[in-house]
Amino acid sequence: MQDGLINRSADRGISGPDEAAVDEAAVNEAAVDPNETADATAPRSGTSRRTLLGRTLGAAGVVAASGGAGYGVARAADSSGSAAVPAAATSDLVPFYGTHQGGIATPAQDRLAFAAFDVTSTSATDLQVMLGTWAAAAAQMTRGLPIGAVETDPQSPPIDTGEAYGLGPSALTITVGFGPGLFDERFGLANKRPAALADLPTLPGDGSLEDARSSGDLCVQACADDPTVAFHVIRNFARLARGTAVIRWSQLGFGRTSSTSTDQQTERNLMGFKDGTRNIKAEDGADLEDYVWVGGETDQSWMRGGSYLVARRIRMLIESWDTDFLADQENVFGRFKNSGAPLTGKNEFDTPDLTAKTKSGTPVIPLNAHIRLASPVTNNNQKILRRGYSYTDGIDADTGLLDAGLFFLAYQKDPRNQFVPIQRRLGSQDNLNEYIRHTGSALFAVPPGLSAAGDWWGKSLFA
Ligand SMILES: C=CC1=C(C)c2cc3[nH]c(cc4nc(cc5[nH]c(cc1n2)c(C)c5CCC(=O)O)C(CCC(=O)O)=C4C)c(C)c3C=C
Ligand SMILES: [Fe+2]
Repeated sequence: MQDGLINRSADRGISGPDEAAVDEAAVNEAAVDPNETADATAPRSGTSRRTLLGRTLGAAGVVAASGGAGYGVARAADSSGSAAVPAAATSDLVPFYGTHQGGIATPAQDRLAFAAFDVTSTSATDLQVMLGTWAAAAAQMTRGLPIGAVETDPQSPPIDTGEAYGLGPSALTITVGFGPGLFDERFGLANKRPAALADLPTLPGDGSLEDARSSGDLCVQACADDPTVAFHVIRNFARLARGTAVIRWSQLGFGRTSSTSTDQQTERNLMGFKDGTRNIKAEDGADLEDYVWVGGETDQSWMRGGSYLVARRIRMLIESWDTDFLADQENVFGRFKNSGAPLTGKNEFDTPDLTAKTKSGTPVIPLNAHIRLASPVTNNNQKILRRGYSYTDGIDADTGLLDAGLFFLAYQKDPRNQFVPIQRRLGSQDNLNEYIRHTGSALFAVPPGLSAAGDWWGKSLFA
Protein backbone atom coordinates (compact mmCIF):
# COMPACT_ATOMS: atom_id res chain seq x y z
CA MET A 1 0.00 0.00 0.00
CA GLN A 2 1.22 3.48 -0.75
CA ASP A 3 0.59 5.19 2.58
CA GLY A 4 0.34 8.92 2.23
CA LEU A 5 -0.33 8.70 -1.46
CA ILE A 6 -3.63 10.41 -1.01
CA ASN A 7 -5.33 12.31 1.74
CA ARG A 8 -7.86 9.66 2.66
CA SER A 9 -10.22 12.00 4.46
CA ALA A 10 -10.57 13.96 1.28
CA ASP A 11 -11.85 10.84 -0.47
CA ARG A 12 -15.25 11.25 1.05
CA GLY A 13 -16.09 13.83 -1.57
CA ILE A 14 -16.61 11.37 -4.41
CA SER A 15 -19.43 12.31 -6.70
CA GLY A 16 -21.85 9.61 -7.70
CA PRO A 17 -23.52 9.00 -11.04
CA ASP A 18 -25.87 11.68 -12.20
CA GLU A 19 -28.12 11.27 -15.19
CA ALA A 20 -28.57 14.92 -16.11
CA ALA A 21 -27.51 16.03 -19.56
CA VAL A 22 -23.83 16.61 -20.24
CA ASP A 23 -23.06 20.07 -21.52
CA GLU A 24 -20.27 21.31 -23.71
CA ALA A 25 -18.27 22.71 -20.81
CA ALA A 26 -18.39 19.36 -19.10
CA VAL A 27 -16.99 17.64 -22.13
CA ASN A 28 -14.17 20.13 -22.31
CA GLU A 29 -13.41 19.71 -18.65
CA ALA A 30 -12.94 16.01 -19.09
CA ALA A 31 -9.61 16.61 -20.72
CA VAL A 32 -8.26 19.03 -18.15
CA ASP A 33 -4.97 17.82 -16.82
CA PRO A 34 -4.92 18.12 -13.03
CA ASN A 35 -1.25 19.03 -13.10
CA GLU A 36 -2.10 22.09 -15.12
CA THR A 37 -5.00 23.36 -13.02
CA ALA A 38 -4.50 25.93 -10.31
CA ASP A 39 -5.88 23.76 -7.53
CA ALA A 40 -6.05 20.29 -8.88
CA THR A 41 -7.10 18.67 -5.66
CA ALA A 42 -9.73 20.99 -4.33
CA PRO A 43 -13.13 19.31 -4.21
CA ARG A 44 -15.28 20.65 -7.02
CA SER A 45 -18.95 20.10 -7.25
CA GLY A 46 -20.30 21.79 -10.37
CA THR A 47 -23.30 19.96 -11.75
CA SER A 48 -21.86 19.39 -15.16
CA ARG A 49 -18.61 18.04 -13.77
CA ARG A 50 -20.42 15.60 -11.55
CA THR A 51 -22.62 14.65 -14.43
CA LEU A 52 -19.66 14.09 -16.63
CA LEU A 53 -17.89 11.93 -14.14
CA GLY A 54 -20.99 10.08 -13.19
CA ARG A 55 -21.84 9.18 -16.73
CA THR A 56 -18.42 8.25 -17.88
CA LEU A 57 -16.73 6.83 -14.90
CA GLY A 58 -19.35 6.03 -12.33
CA ALA A 59 -18.41 6.52 -8.73
CA ALA A 60 -14.86 5.45 -9.44
CA GLY A 61 -13.96 8.67 -11.25
CA VAL A 62 -10.51 9.15 -12.65
CA VAL A 63 -8.52 11.92 -11.06
CA ALA A 64 -7.12 12.90 -14.33
CA ALA A 65 -10.58 13.72 -15.55
CA SER A 66 -11.98 15.11 -12.36
CA GLY A 67 -9.06 17.01 -11.03
CA GLY A 68 -10.72 16.76 -7.68
CA ALA A 69 -12.86 14.88 -5.22
CA GLY A 70 -9.82 13.80 -3.27
CA TYR A 71 -8.17 11.73 -5.96
CA GLY A 72 -5.27 14.14 -6.24
CA VAL A 73 -2.61 11.60 -6.97
CA ALA A 74 -1.10 13.62 -9.73
CA ARG A 75 0.25 16.42 -7.63
CA ALA A 76 3.84 16.30 -6.56
CA ALA A 77 3.32 18.56 -3.55
CA ASP A 78 0.35 17.76 -1.38
CA SER A 79 -1.04 20.73 0.50
CA SER A 80 -2.38 18.39 3.18
CA GLY A 81 1.19 17.61 4.14
CA SER A 82 0.95 13.90 3.44
CA ALA A 83 3.85 12.27 1.66
CA ALA A 84 4.21 13.45 -1.88
CA VAL A 85 3.27 11.13 -4.66
CA PRO A 86 6.15 10.16 -6.92
CA ALA A 87 7.10 13.06 -9.14
CA ALA A 88 7.05 12.26 -12.81
CA ALA A 89 10.44 11.05 -13.96
CA THR A 90 12.05 13.13 -16.63
CA SER A 91 14.33 10.48 -18.09
CA ASP A 92 12.72 7.94 -20.42
CA LEU A 93 9.77 10.28 -20.75
CA VAL A 94 8.32 11.00 -24.17
CA PRO A 95 6.35 14.27 -24.13
CA PHE A 96 2.65 13.62 -24.54
CA TYR A 97 1.70 16.98 -26.06
CA GLY A 98 3.04 18.09 -29.42
CA THR A 99 2.36 18.69 -33.11
CA HIS A 100 2.18 14.99 -33.88
CA GLN A 101 1.11 12.10 -31.67
CA GLY A 102 3.89 10.14 -30.06
CA GLY A 103 4.34 6.54 -31.11
CA ILE A 104 4.75 7.27 -34.82
CA ALA A 105 8.13 8.92 -35.38
CA THR A 106 9.18 8.20 -31.79
CA PRO A 107 12.08 5.71 -31.72
CA ALA A 108 10.29 2.37 -31.48
CA GLN A 109 10.08 1.07 -27.92
CA ASP A 110 10.54 -2.61 -27.08
CA ARG A 111 6.93 -3.49 -26.27
CA LEU A 112 3.49 -3.00 -27.71
CA ALA A 113 -0.05 -3.33 -26.39
CA PHE A 114 -2.62 -2.56 -29.05
CA ALA A 115 -6.41 -2.64 -28.97
CA ALA A 116 -9.22 -1.82 -31.37
CA PHE A 117 -12.45 -0.64 -29.72
CA ASP A 118 -16.02 -0.60 -30.96
CA VAL A 119 -18.15 2.28 -29.70
CA THR A 120 -21.34 0.83 -28.20
CA SER A 121 -23.01 4.09 -27.23
CA THR A 122 -24.77 6.03 -29.96
CA SER A 123 -24.27 9.33 -28.17
CA ALA A 124 -21.65 11.66 -29.65
CA THR A 125 -21.36 13.27 -26.23
CA ASP A 126 -20.46 9.96 -24.59
CA LEU A 127 -17.79 9.47 -27.22
CA GLN A 128 -16.32 12.94 -26.66
CA VAL A 129 -16.35 12.53 -22.90
CA MET A 130 -14.57 9.20 -23.21
CA LEU A 131 -11.91 10.67 -25.51
CA GLY A 132 -11.43 13.57 -23.12
CA THR A 133 -11.12 11.21 -20.21
CA TRP A 134 -8.64 9.03 -22.09
CA ALA A 135 -6.59 12.12 -22.94
CA ALA A 136 -6.35 13.20 -19.32
CA ALA A 137 -5.46 9.66 -18.23
CA ALA A 138 -2.87 9.41 -21.00
CA ALA A 139 -1.21 12.63 -19.82
CA GLN A 140 -0.77 10.96 -16.43
CA MET A 141 0.42 7.58 -17.64
CA THR A 142 2.98 8.96 -20.09
CA ARG A 143 4.53 10.78 -17.13
CA GLY A 144 4.73 7.51 -15.22
CA LEU A 145 1.91 8.51 -12.91
CA PRO A 146 -1.23 6.56 -12.01
CA ILE A 147 -4.52 7.83 -13.41
CA GLY A 148 -5.95 8.10 -9.93
CA ALA A 149 -5.42 6.92 -6.41
CA VAL A 150 -3.92 3.48 -5.96
CA GLU A 151 -5.09 3.49 -2.36
CA THR A 152 -8.69 4.63 -2.04
CA ASP A 153 -11.64 4.37 0.24
CA PRO A 154 -11.61 0.69 1.29
CA GLN A 155 -15.22 0.42 0.19
CA SER A 156 -14.53 1.36 -3.43
CA PRO A 157 -12.21 0.00 -6.07
CA PRO A 158 -8.89 1.79 -6.58
CA ILE A 159 -9.03 4.29 -9.40
CA ASP A 160 -5.81 3.09 -10.98
CA THR A 161 -5.38 -0.65 -11.31
CA GLY A 162 -1.88 -0.27 -9.85
CA GLU A 163 0.27 -2.73 -11.77
CA ALA A 164 2.44 -0.03 -13.37
CA TYR A 165 2.87 1.95 -10.19
CA GLY A 166 6.53 2.78 -9.66
CA LEU A 167 7.66 1.59 -13.08
CA GLY A 168 8.14 5.14 -14.37
CA PRO A 169 7.28 6.44 -17.83
CA SER A 170 9.27 3.70 -19.63
CA ALA A 171 9.14 5.86 -22.77
CA LEU A 172 5.41 5.25 -22.97
CA THR A 173 3.56 6.66 -25.96
CA ILE A 174 -0.17 6.40 -26.47
CA THR A 175 -1.45 6.80 -30.00
CA VAL A 176 -5.17 6.93 -30.77
CA GLY A 177 -6.85 6.53 -34.16
CA PHE A 178 -10.34 6.56 -35.67
CA GLY A 179 -11.59 3.70 -37.86
CA PRO A 180 -13.84 4.19 -40.90
CA GLY A 181 -16.86 2.95 -38.90
CA LEU A 182 -16.77 6.02 -36.67
CA PHE A 183 -17.89 8.09 -39.64
CA ASP A 184 -21.15 6.23 -40.23
CA GLU A 185 -24.53 7.68 -39.27
CA ARG A 186 -24.15 7.26 -35.47
CA PHE A 187 -22.23 10.38 -34.48
CA GLY A 188 -23.00 12.85 -37.24
CA LEU A 189 -19.46 12.63 -38.59
CA ALA A 190 -20.22 11.32 -42.09
CA ASN A 191 -19.15 14.54 -43.81
CA LYS A 192 -15.91 14.61 -41.79
CA ARG A 193 -14.62 11.32 -43.16
CA PRO A 194 -11.34 11.86 -45.02
CA ALA A 195 -11.14 10.40 -48.53
CA ALA A 196 -7.88 8.72 -47.49
CA LEU A 197 -9.83 6.73 -44.88
CA ALA A 198 -11.47 4.73 -47.67
CA ASP A 199 -12.06 1.11 -46.63
CA LEU A 200 -9.11 -1.04 -47.63
CA PRO A 201 -10.04 -2.98 -50.77
CA THR A 202 -9.83 -6.76 -50.82
CA LEU A 203 -6.21 -7.47 -51.65
CA PRO A 204 -4.41 -10.57 -52.89
CA GLY A 205 -3.56 -12.72 -49.90
CA ASP A 206 -6.58 -11.55 -47.88
CA GLY A 207 -8.18 -15.03 -47.87
CA SER A 208 -7.25 -15.81 -44.26
CA LEU A 209 -8.41 -12.53 -42.70
CA GLU A 210 -10.55 -13.03 -39.60
CA ASP A 211 -13.34 -10.60 -38.79
CA ALA A 212 -12.67 -10.98 -35.07
CA ARG A 213 -9.12 -9.72 -35.57
CA SER A 214 -10.03 -6.91 -37.97
CA SER A 215 -11.53 -3.39 -38.13
CA GLY A 216 -12.67 -1.28 -35.17
CA ASP A 217 -14.09 2.21 -34.52
CA LEU A 218 -11.04 3.32 -32.52
CA CYS A 219 -7.54 2.08 -31.93
CA VAL A 220 -5.11 2.56 -29.09
CA GLN A 221 -1.45 1.80 -29.64
CA ALA A 222 0.57 1.80 -26.42
CA CYS A 223 4.32 1.42 -26.85
CA ALA A 224 6.75 1.32 -23.94
CA ASP A 225 10.02 -0.21 -22.88
CA ASP A 226 8.15 -2.18 -20.21
CA PRO A 227 5.34 -4.63 -21.07
CA THR A 228 3.35 -3.88 -17.91
CA VAL A 229 3.38 -0.15 -18.62
CA ALA A 230 2.04 -0.77 -22.13
CA PHE A 231 -0.67 -3.20 -21.01
CA HIS A 232 -1.71 -0.88 -18.16
CA VAL A 233 -2.89 1.64 -20.77
CA ILE A 234 -5.19 -0.77 -22.58
CA ARG A 235 -6.59 -2.12 -19.35
CA ASN A 236 -7.34 1.29 -17.88
CA PHE A 237 -8.67 2.72 -21.14
CA ALA A 238 -11.05 -0.23 -21.32
CA ARG A 239 -12.22 0.55 -17.77
CA LEU A 240 -12.69 4.21 -18.56
CA ALA A 241 -14.59 3.28 -21.72
CA ARG A 242 -17.15 1.19 -19.86
CA GLY A 243 -20.65 1.98 -21.10
CA THR A 244 -19.30 3.76 -24.17
CA ALA A 245 -16.92 1.40 -25.96
CA VAL A 246 -15.63 -2.17 -25.74
CA ILE A 247 -12.48 -3.85 -26.93
CA ARG A 248 -13.08 -5.58 -30.24
CA TRP A 249 -9.66 -7.22 -30.53
CA SER A 250 -6.23 -6.72 -29.04
CA GLN A 251 -2.65 -7.68 -29.70
CA LEU A 252 0.52 -7.73 -27.61
CA GLY A 253 3.87 -7.37 -29.33
CA PHE A 254 7.53 -7.64 -28.43
CA GLY A 255 10.91 -7.13 -30.09
CA ARG A 256 10.25 -4.15 -32.34
CA THR A 257 10.86 -5.37 -35.85
CA SER A 258 11.26 -1.95 -37.40
CA SER A 259 13.81 0.46 -36.07
CA THR A 260 12.52 3.97 -36.61
CA SER A 261 15.64 5.87 -35.58
CA THR A 262 19.22 5.93 -36.83
CA ASP A 263 20.21 5.55 -33.15
CA GLN A 264 18.66 2.09 -33.01
CA GLN A 265 20.17 -1.19 -34.09
CA THR A 266 18.04 -3.10 -36.53
CA GLU A 267 16.27 -5.94 -34.74
CA ARG A 268 15.37 -9.31 -36.22
CA ASN A 269 11.90 -10.64 -36.93
CA LEU A 270 10.86 -14.20 -36.03
CA MET A 271 12.20 -15.43 -39.38
CA GLY A 272 15.63 -14.39 -38.14
CA PHE A 273 16.14 -11.52 -40.61
CA LYS A 274 17.02 -7.95 -39.76
CA ASP A 275 13.84 -5.94 -40.27
CA GLY A 276 13.65 -2.18 -40.63
CA THR A 277 16.96 -1.53 -42.40
CA ARG A 278 15.43 0.71 -45.06
CA ASN A 279 12.62 2.05 -42.93
CA ILE A 280 11.81 5.77 -42.68
CA LYS A 281 13.76 7.07 -39.69
CA ALA A 282 12.69 9.72 -37.19
CA GLU A 283 15.73 11.81 -38.10
CA ASP A 284 14.65 12.10 -41.73
CA GLY A 285 12.30 15.06 -41.56
CA ALA A 286 11.88 15.26 -45.33
CA ASP A 287 10.70 11.63 -45.55
CA LEU A 288 8.29 12.23 -42.67
CA GLU A 289 6.81 15.25 -44.44
CA ASP A 290 6.69 13.50 -47.82
CA TYR A 291 5.35 10.11 -46.73
CA VAL A 292 3.98 10.15 -43.19
CA TRP A 293 2.41 13.41 -41.98
CA VAL A 294 -0.85 14.53 -43.55
CA GLY A 295 -0.42 18.03 -44.99
CA GLY A 296 -2.35 20.61 -46.95
CA GLU A 297 -3.41 18.01 -49.52
CA THR A 298 -6.07 16.57 -47.19
CA ASP A 299 -9.78 17.17 -47.74
CA GLN A 300 -10.26 17.28 -43.93
CA SER A 301 -8.35 19.98 -42.08
CA TRP A 302 -8.75 18.17 -38.73
CA MET A 303 -6.31 15.52 -40.04
CA ARG A 304 -3.44 17.95 -40.74
CA GLY A 305 -0.39 16.79 -38.83
CA GLY A 306 -1.91 13.34 -38.44
CA SER A 307 -1.24 10.11 -40.30
CA TYR A 308 -2.98 6.90 -41.39
CA LEU A 309 -2.24 3.60 -39.73
CA VAL A 310 -2.60 0.22 -41.38
CA ALA A 311 -2.43 -2.71 -38.97
CA ARG A 312 -2.04 -6.27 -40.28
CA ARG A 313 -1.65 -9.34 -38.12
CA ILE A 314 0.58 -11.56 -40.23
CA ARG A 315 1.07 -15.10 -39.07
CA MET A 316 4.34 -16.76 -40.04
CA LEU A 317 4.31 -20.48 -40.78
CA ILE A 318 7.54 -20.77 -38.87
CA GLU A 319 7.71 -24.57 -38.65
CA SER A 320 7.69 -24.68 -42.44
CA TRP A 321 10.12 -21.73 -42.69
CA ASP A 322 12.54 -23.48 -40.33
CA THR A 323 12.90 -26.41 -42.77
CA ASP A 324 13.87 -24.12 -45.63
CA PHE A 325 17.53 -23.96 -46.73
CA LEU A 326 19.44 -20.80 -45.87
CA ALA A 327 19.97 -19.86 -49.52
CA ASP A 328 16.23 -20.17 -50.17
CA GLN A 329 15.42 -18.03 -47.14
CA GLU A 330 17.83 -15.38 -48.40
CA ASN A 331 16.24 -15.45 -51.86
CA VAL A 332 12.82 -14.91 -50.29
CA PHE A 333 13.91 -11.55 -48.88
CA GLY A 334 16.78 -10.70 -51.26
CA ARG A 335 19.09 -10.18 -48.29
CA PHE A 336 21.73 -12.17 -46.41
CA LYS A 337 20.40 -13.55 -43.14
CA ASN A 338 23.41 -12.90 -40.94
CA SER A 339 24.56 -9.45 -42.03
CA GLY A 340 21.26 -8.14 -43.38
CA ALA A 341 23.11 -6.91 -46.47
CA PRO A 342 21.28 -7.03 -49.80
CA LEU A 343 22.35 -9.97 -52.00
CA THR A 344 24.14 -7.39 -54.16
CA GLY A 345 26.16 -5.93 -51.25
CA LYS A 346 28.33 -6.62 -48.22
CA ASN A 347 26.94 -4.43 -45.45
CA GLU A 348 23.48 -4.01 -44.02
CA PHE A 349 22.97 -0.46 -45.27
CA ASP A 350 24.32 -0.98 -48.79
CA THR A 351 21.76 0.10 -51.36
CA PRO A 352 20.24 -2.93 -53.11
CA ASP A 353 21.13 -3.06 -56.81
CA LEU A 354 17.96 -4.30 -58.44
CA THR A 355 19.61 -4.33 -61.88
CA ALA A 356 22.53 -6.63 -60.96
CA LYS A 357 22.66 -9.95 -62.83
CA THR A 358 24.58 -13.18 -62.24
CA LYS A 359 27.00 -14.50 -64.88
CA SER A 360 24.17 -16.58 -66.28
CA GLY A 361 22.02 -13.45 -66.63
CA THR A 362 19.50 -14.00 -63.83
CA PRO A 363 18.79 -11.16 -61.36
CA VAL A 364 20.93 -11.40 -58.19
CA ILE A 365 17.95 -10.18 -56.19
CA PRO A 366 15.20 -12.49 -57.47
CA LEU A 367 12.25 -10.99 -59.30
CA ASN A 368 9.91 -12.16 -56.55
CA ALA A 369 12.15 -11.21 -53.63
CA HIS A 370 10.41 -9.25 -50.90
CA ILE A 371 12.77 -6.24 -51.00
CA ARG A 372 12.47 -5.90 -54.78
CA LEU A 373 8.67 -5.90 -54.68
CA ALA A 374 8.48 -3.60 -51.64
CA SER A 375 11.16 -1.18 -52.85
CA PRO A 376 10.19 2.42 -53.62
CA VAL A 377 11.85 1.87 -57.02
CA THR A 378 9.17 -0.71 -57.83
CA ASN A 379 6.37 1.30 -56.22
CA ASN A 380 6.26 4.68 -57.87
CA ASN A 381 8.75 5.99 -55.28
CA GLN A 382 6.33 5.38 -52.43
CA LYS A 383 7.49 4.61 -48.89
CA ILE A 384 5.79 3.79 -45.58
CA LEU A 385 6.94 4.08 -41.98
CA ARG A 386 6.92 0.56 -40.55
CA ARG A 387 6.53 0.10 -36.78
CA GLY A 388 5.81 -3.58 -36.38
CA TYR A 389 6.32 -6.00 -33.50
CA SER A 390 6.72 -9.75 -33.23
CA TYR A 391 3.92 -11.65 -31.54
CA THR A 392 3.32 -15.15 -30.21
CA ASP A 393 -0.20 -16.24 -29.30
CA GLY A 394 0.25 -19.86 -28.27
CA ILE A 395 -0.78 -22.75 -30.45
CA ASP A 396 -3.18 -22.99 -33.36
CA ALA A 397 -5.77 -25.39 -31.91
CA ASP A 398 -6.52 -26.97 -35.32
CA THR A 399 -2.95 -27.80 -36.27
CA GLY A 400 -0.91 -27.70 -33.09
CA LEU A 401 1.46 -25.30 -34.84
CA LEU A 402 2.74 -22.10 -33.24
CA ASP A 403 0.64 -19.03 -33.87
CA ALA A 404 3.44 -16.49 -34.16
CA GLY A 405 4.40 -13.78 -36.57
CA LEU A 406 4.53 -10.08 -37.24
CA PHE A 407 2.03 -7.50 -36.09
CA PHE A 408 2.68 -5.14 -38.97
CA LEU A 409 1.97 -1.46 -38.30
CA ALA A 410 2.59 1.12 -41.01
CA TYR A 411 2.04 4.88 -40.94
CA GLN A 412 1.56 6.92 -44.07
CA LYS A 413 0.01 10.02 -45.65
CA ASP A 414 -2.51 8.16 -47.78
CA PRO A 415 -2.93 4.37 -47.79
CA ARG A 416 -4.54 4.50 -51.23
CA ASN A 417 -1.15 5.44 -52.72
CA GLN A 418 1.11 3.68 -50.26
CA PHE A 419 0.07 0.52 -48.39
CA VAL A 420 -2.58 -0.58 -50.89
CA PRO A 421 -0.47 -0.68 -54.08
CA ILE A 422 2.55 -2.10 -52.24
CA GLN A 423 0.50 -4.87 -50.65
CA ARG A 424 -1.30 -5.55 -53.95
CA ARG A 425 2.10 -6.30 -55.47
CA LEU A 426 3.40 -8.25 -52.47
CA GLY A 427 0.19 -10.23 -52.04
CA SER A 428 0.30 -11.52 -55.59
CA GLN A 429 4.02 -12.01 -56.25
CA ASP A 430 6.07 -12.12 -53.05
CA ASN A 431 8.21 -15.24 -52.42
CA LEU A 432 7.32 -14.70 -48.76
CA ASN A 433 3.66 -15.60 -49.33
CA GLU A 434 4.43 -19.33 -49.03
CA TYR A 435 5.35 -18.71 -45.38
CA ILE A 436 2.83 -16.12 -44.18
CA ARG A 437 -0.92 -15.61 -43.77
CA HIS A 438 -2.57 -12.25 -43.13
CA THR A 439 -5.08 -12.95 -40.35
CA GLY A 440 -6.11 -9.42 -39.27
CA SER A 441 -6.49 -6.06 -40.97
CA ALA A 442 -7.52 -2.57 -39.88
CA LEU A 443 -7.19 1.03 -40.97
CA PHE A 444 -7.28 4.13 -38.76
CA ALA A 445 -7.04 7.88 -39.21
CA VAL A 446 -4.61 9.04 -36.55
CA PRO A 447 -5.25 12.72 -35.79
CA PRO A 448 -2.48 15.20 -34.95
CA GLY A 449 -0.98 15.55 -31.50
CA LEU A 450 -2.75 17.13 -28.55
CA SER A 451 -1.78 20.74 -27.93
CA ALA A 452 -2.13 20.97 -24.14
CA ALA A 453 -4.30 19.92 -21.23
CA GLY A 454 -7.92 20.34 -22.27
CA ASP A 455 -7.31 19.05 -25.78
CA TRP A 456 -8.25 15.52 -26.81
CA TRP A 457 -8.01 13.35 -29.88
CA GLY A 458 -10.16 14.75 -32.66
CA LYS A 459 -11.47 17.70 -30.63
CA SER A 460 -11.62 19.78 -33.80
CA LEU A 461 -13.38 16.90 -35.56
CA PHE A 462 -16.39 17.38 -33.29
CA ALA A 463 -16.25 21.20 -33.41
C1 LIG B 1 2.68 -3.81 -47.56
C2 LIG B 1 3.80 -3.64 -46.96
C3 LIG B 1 4.61 -4.70 -46.32
C4 LIG B 1 4.24 -5.86 -45.70
C5 LIG B 1 2.85 -6.38 -45.48
C6 LIG B 1 5.45 -6.50 -45.27
C7 LIG B 1 5.50 -7.72 -44.59
C8 LIG B 1 6.67 -8.31 -44.11
N1 LIG B 1 7.96 -7.85 -44.23
C9 LIG B 1 8.84 -8.71 -43.65
C10 LIG B 1 10.23 -8.59 -43.58
C11 LIG B 1 11.02 -7.62 -44.22
N2 LIG B 1 10.55 -6.54 -44.90
C12 LIG B 1 11.62 -5.81 -45.40
C13 LIG B 1 11.54 -4.65 -46.14
C14 LIG B 1 10.37 -4.00 -46.48
N3 LIG B 1 9.07 -4.45 -46.32
C15 LIG B 1 8.20 -3.50 -46.77
C16 LIG B 1 6.80 -3.57 -46.77
C17 LIG B 1 6.05 -4.63 -46.27
N4 LIG B 1 6.47 -5.73 -45.63
C18 LIG B 1 8.96 -2.40 -47.23
C19 LIG B 1 8.38 -1.12 -47.78
C20 LIG B 1 10.30 -2.70 -47.07
C21 LIG B 1 11.49 -1.83 -47.44
C22 LIG B 1 11.81 -2.01 -48.90
C23 LIG B 1 12.98 -1.15 -49.31
O1 LIG B 1 12.93 0.06 -49.19
O2 LIG B 1 13.97 -1.73 -49.76
C24 LIG B 1 12.83 -6.47 -45.00
C25 LIG B 1 14.25 -6.05 -45.37
C26 LIG B 1 14.88 -5.13 -44.39
C27 LIG B 1 14.26 -3.76 -44.33
O3 LIG B 1 14.55 -2.89 -45.15
O4 LIG B 1 13.46 -3.56 -43.44
C28 LIG B 1 12.45 -7.59 -44.26
C29 LIG B 1 13.37 -8.59 -43.61
C30 LIG B 1 8.06 -9.74 -43.08
C31 LIG B 1 8.65 -10.90 -42.31
C32 LIG B 1 6.72 -9.51 -43.38
C33 LIG B 1 5.54 -10.28 -43.04
C34 LIG B 1 5.48 -11.18 -42.10
FE1 LIG C 1 8.53 -6.25 -45.43
